[in-house]
Amino acid sequence: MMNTLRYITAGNPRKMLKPILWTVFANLANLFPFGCVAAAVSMIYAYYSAERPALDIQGLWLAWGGMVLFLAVLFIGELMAYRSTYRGAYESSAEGRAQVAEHLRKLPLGFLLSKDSGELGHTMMNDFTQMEHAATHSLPQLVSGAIIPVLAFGGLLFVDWRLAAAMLAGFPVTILILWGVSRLERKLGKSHSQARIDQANRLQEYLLGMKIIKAYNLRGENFQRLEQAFSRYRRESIKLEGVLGPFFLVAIAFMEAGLSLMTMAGVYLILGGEITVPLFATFLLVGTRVFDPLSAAIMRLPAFKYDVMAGERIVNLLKQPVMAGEKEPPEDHDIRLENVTFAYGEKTVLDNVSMDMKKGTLTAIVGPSGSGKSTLLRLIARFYDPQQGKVLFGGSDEREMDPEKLMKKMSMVFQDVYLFQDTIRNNIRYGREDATQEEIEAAAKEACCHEFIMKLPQGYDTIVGEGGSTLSGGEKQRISIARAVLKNAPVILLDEATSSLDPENERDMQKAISRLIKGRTVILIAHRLKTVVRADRIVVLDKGRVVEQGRHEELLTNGGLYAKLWELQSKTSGWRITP
Ligand SMILES: Nc1ncnc2c1ncn2[C@@H]1O[C@H](COP(=O)(O)OP(=O)(O)OP(=O)(O)O)[C@@H](O)[C@H]1O
Repeated sequence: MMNTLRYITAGNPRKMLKPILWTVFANLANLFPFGCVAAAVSMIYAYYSAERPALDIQGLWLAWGGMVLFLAVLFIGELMAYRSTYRGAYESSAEGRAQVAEHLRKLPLGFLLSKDSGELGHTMMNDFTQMEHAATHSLPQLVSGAIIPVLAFGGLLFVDWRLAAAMLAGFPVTILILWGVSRLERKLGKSHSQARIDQANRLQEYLLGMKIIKAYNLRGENFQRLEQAFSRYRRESIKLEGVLGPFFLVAIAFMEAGLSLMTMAGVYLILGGEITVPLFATFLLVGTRVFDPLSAAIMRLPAFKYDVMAGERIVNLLKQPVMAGEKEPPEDHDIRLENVTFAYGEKTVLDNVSMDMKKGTLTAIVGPSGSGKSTLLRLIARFYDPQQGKVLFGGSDEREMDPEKLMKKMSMVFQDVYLFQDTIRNNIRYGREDATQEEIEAAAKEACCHEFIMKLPQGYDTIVGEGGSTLSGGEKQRISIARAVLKNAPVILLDEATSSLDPENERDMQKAISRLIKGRTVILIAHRLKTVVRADRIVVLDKGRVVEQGRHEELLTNGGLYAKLWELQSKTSGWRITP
């Protein structure tokens, strides 16, 4: 029960306390006007059955006054319930979304990469929307649907226990059916939920892959997978409704059977002279008022359970452990890898790697494709922690450091530059949020992008497409260099572009990179001879192991893998070290 409440409020049940209390209050207030009607009926009945010589006018006025008063209280209660429910639901989901987004930022990249981005997007949007729905349409009604009958029946028991017992007669069967069906409900709900997430993933894949589909004139497989996901979702939806619906209808039928039983018992007791007609009328009125919200609440149960699963996914995401470490990184920034072993799942990608990167030097990492170069950079940036060994920053284990503070010490320029759908100015500003326009322009000039930016229709205010789709690869990479210049971190992690650029772009890029790395500690994945030749140290990786280390001339003399790669690459026109 507590878990359900925690899940359905994304771990923040207090937000829904007020709406629940107001809804219970409004539903209780809803019973009282009928009490007044019953009292008035009783007075009129007393007069007509000649129990009283005159109509109790004063009593009738009182009953009428009471009814107006309770209707006013009911109105206020409903208004407050409505307002607090919507406010509570939307506030808690807005806070929850921000909390999840913040949490995602702190999770190890490894966790994020293991998830489909569609799945996380589904949690951020659909799961929260479902919770809003549950909080506004189900939770307060369900809680009050459970509390009101207990209170009402408790009251009626004191009035006449036989009628109250008849009214409740079907309840045990109803509860038994609901309890019995809940496991089935969870099972069907889970596969329905999964089908819905799959559908979102396939749709995202289809849209992202559209360029390739068009470029290669593909029709089939991607669309087929999407179609299959659509039809699985349809099947699961029909199954969920079709299988569960009848159980709930039967549960409601048993509950409402109590009303007819009570009617029979009432007639019998009236005939026996044991109860009066007004008393019976009171039971009928209150009974129907209590059963209506309860039936509605039962019909909401499947959707509610489904919403609880959405909340559970959110809470589980929030439970994922963030990267530990609180220490401030030291001023010194020598970097050292000590016997580092790292695997993606089962696959070992770096095997007992040790290396030193001294402050102010340039280290080039070379090696065949798949040898683990990018992974090495990711470990230095603490996107992941190694399974064995240590990555030391300024002599301290990076595992003890706050990842965000560590990140302030490093700038990364990778090949797959992501630009946000925002102005060029803001995209550069990600390097340092408080940078002024002058500083942004100065960084852009350093990174050789000022000129091309000024040629764009709105200059720095030009909005780039999502992912930077409106700019060329070289332009995007220079913008990411401008970000790094602005960030002014002492360590630069750089993955040289492998894609060939036109000569002008190439020249600008080289100029931008040379300016960026000047006087800093640089670790770069080298694909070009120029950078390798002047590196202070070259580390050669092969199948996740360091097979050679040293300066260019030393390695050439050694005649090992580096010499082979060098010879191979020098012969080709490509000027590239990675084969
Ligand atoms: N996120 C990941 N999950 C699982 N395996 C991965 C992941 N990233 C990389 N790998 C695998 O780890 C190995 C090393 O990859 P890495 O990208 O570090 O190599 P690389 O030397 O940078 O290659 P390249 O020069 O082609 O970019 C490869 O076999 C790759 O398939």
